Amino acid sequence: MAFHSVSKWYGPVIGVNNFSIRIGPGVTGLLGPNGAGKSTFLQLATGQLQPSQGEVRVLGHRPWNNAALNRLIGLCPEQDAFFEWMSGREFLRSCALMAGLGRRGARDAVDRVLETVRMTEHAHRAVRGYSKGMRQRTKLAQALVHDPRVLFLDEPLTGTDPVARHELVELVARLGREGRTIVVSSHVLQEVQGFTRQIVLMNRGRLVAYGDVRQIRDLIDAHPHRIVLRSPEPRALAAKLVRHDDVVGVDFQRGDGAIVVETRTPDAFYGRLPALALEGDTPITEVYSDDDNLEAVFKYLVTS
Ligand SMILES: Nc1ncnc2c1ncn2[C@@H]1O[C@H](COP(=O)(O)OP(=O)(O)OP(=O)(O)O)[C@@H](O)[C@H]1O
Repeated sequence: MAFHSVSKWYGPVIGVNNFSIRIGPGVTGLLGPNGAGKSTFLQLATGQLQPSQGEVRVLGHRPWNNAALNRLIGLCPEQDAFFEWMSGREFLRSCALMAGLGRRGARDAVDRVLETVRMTEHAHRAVRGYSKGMRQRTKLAQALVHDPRVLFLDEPLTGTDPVARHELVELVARLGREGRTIVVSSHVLQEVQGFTRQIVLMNRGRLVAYGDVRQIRDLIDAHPHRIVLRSPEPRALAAKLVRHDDVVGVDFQRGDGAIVVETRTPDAFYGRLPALALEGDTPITEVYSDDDNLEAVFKYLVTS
């Protein structure tokens, strides 16, 4: 798919700002904090919105007002939009018929996709009684039932338990290996990393970075990582921490017994912590990364 200098305004608000990108087969993660423009991007790519400026192409066609293209693309939206009274099977069958499959084709496709998302045994039950994870899998099934070549998944892991999460990640990775073009949106870096190494970072409607997750991490690694530790003996702990070269700063200013440590190699830093915690005179009661979230990544990328 290709976006050529695409902008989309909602009145005075800009959703996507002069956005250009080409995305090929395989899985690509679309990352950005709330309001970055991910949903606008997906709506433009799936023909639900018309660009204010520029051109969107998917499989060579303009998606806006293009019913024929809808048969080649699948969308798993963030919100639920089921016919709640239908069974999972009836719902998927209607989706398959609307996508243009004949009666027999629809039946076979529904059987197949129910197996794919492991919902066969629940397919006779009304959707209204489904758990969050079951809804999520049924939503994915409706995006897949017509065997699309391009697939858009908006925050697909929301509300799923670890087992369902693992299965969904495996399934999407497999679909990507089969040669489909898949875009998965999320605001959680770790979540997207499970799906793919190829990511697009958005912020305020603009493209911030595009490429292999390692390259993007390298950009981030130019900044020391900030790790917060809490201890009843903060100064004694700090004295031990600064012995190592990777630690480039310790800050006591948070009060509340917590110290903020800046390290250039977080892996090495975390590796040393268990032994340190066992030494007895410097107990550690809490550890967390102040940096391990997308907001921080964006802060670095946007301001650097
Ligand atoms: N229908 C609309 N009317 C007015 N403004 C909108 C509309 N839809 C989106 N916006 C604005 O466009 C910008 C981009 O929003 P968008 O929903 O595309 O971001 P997002 O990355 O999907 O965020 P989220 O993760 O919160 O869903 C935001 O400033 C948002 O407030």
